[in-house]
Amino acid sequence: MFRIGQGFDVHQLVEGRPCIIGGVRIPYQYGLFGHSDADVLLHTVADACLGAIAEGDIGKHFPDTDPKYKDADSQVLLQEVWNMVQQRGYQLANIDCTIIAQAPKMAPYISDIRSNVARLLQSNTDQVNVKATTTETLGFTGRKEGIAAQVTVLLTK
Ligand SMILES: Nc1ccn([C@@H]2O[C@H](COP(=O)(O)O)[C@@H](O)[C@H]2O)c(=O)n1
Ligand SMILES: C[C@@]1(CO)OP(=O)(O)OP(=O)(O)OC[C@H]1O
Repeated sequence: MFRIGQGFDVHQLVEGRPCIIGGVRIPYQYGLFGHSDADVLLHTVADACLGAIAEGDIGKHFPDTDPKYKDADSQVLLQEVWNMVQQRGYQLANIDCTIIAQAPKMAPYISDIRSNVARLLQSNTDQVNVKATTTETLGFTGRKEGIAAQVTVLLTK
């Protein structure tokens, strides 16, 4: 039996915040703004997984009004989501992730992010793809006002 899920998330780029994407800290003069650590990629992975098991979204499970999640490590949030997936008897078939960012250049960090996503989903790296694209300077990502991510996940049992 297969279940498919998709996720999409956006976080604003601001001064004075770390830029954490896929659990990897990226050196950059701007960072991602949010209630948690604002890891746009891990939020999107979590949303895709929750979608696949028909469990809503991360805002439902980890409300941004709860002080418990202030500056929360999104790796921990994703691990909780992955526990829910496993409790339902599913494992990862594969996951495909796209980071939409004019900057920073993601290429040097893609391998570390891929390994980390595989680790968090207790899977192998050959089940995980991570890629990046600019929007050719167009729109809010093109103006470097924020970073978006898009994820499709396939679960199997
Ligand atoms: N933030 C980014 C965006 C893109 N890349 C890499 O550059 C390639 C070309 O980007 P286009 O938007 O022109 O398609 C892309 O395929 C990525 O490999 C990147 O490293 N960081
Ligand atoms: C992750 C949570 C946790 O409070 O906060 P944010 O970092 O603001 O992220 P967002 O994707 O806007 O919403 C989900 C929230 O639940």
